[in-house]
Amino acid sequence: MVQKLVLASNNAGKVREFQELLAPFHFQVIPQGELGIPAVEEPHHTFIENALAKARHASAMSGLPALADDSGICAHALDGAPGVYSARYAGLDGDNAANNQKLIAALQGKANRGAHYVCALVMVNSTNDPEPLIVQARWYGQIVDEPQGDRGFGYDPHFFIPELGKTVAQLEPAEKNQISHRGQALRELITQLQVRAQYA
Ligand SMILES: O=c1nc[nH]c2c1ncn2[C@H]1C[C@H](O)[C@@H](COP(=O)(O)OP(=O)(O)OP(=O)(O)O)O1
Ligand SMILES: [Mg+2]
Repeated sequence: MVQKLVLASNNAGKVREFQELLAPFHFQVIPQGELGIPAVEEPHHTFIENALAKARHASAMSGLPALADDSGICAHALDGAPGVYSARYAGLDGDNAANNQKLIAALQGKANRGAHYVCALVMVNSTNDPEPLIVQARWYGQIVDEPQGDRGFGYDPHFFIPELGKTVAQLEPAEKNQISHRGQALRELITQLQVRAQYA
């Protein structure tokens, strides 16, 4: 049986990645925008709490199970900033160009370019699900001043993976999904779902 799943995100880049990551599994993935579900406030100080808020909201509005992603980039020389505020670092939510510019400016003169992406995923069966599935994963790299590549989204042109000698925006979509914070987290979530299904 194909299970309907609302994707609680309005970020087209994330939606694309989830469509690919979830393709092998038996879900009918419905981006919340297709149901007219608007973004919800993200007032919390942890990725997990914001992801839970997004998932609950999408499930409440749709009456369907929902999957939410709250993610961001954490620069080590900046004590983890922009972190949970990554999408609105420069003020306006979703202004990638301004966010990237602000991050590069904040790192001027800093020797430590280490950073990681974080992805928190929460899946709920209903808005009051007492046992949400919760996972969080990291992807380590370096922030480079010069943007390179035109794939991916968000901070990808500035996020360099030393092992690959490329920024994330230079990776094929499948290559990114194989190693990204989002790919790692989703595979862990699927494992939890499979264990649950085994005992259903
Ligand atoms: O793989 C990634 N590649 C590049 N940038 C990324 C990635 N993953 C997260 N990011 C950045 C984008 C945004 O600045 C923030 C997420 O913010 P976040 O609130 O979780 O998502 P969002 O507002 O774009 O969409 P939504 O809340 O509807 O899911 O971190
Ligand atoms: Mg957001």
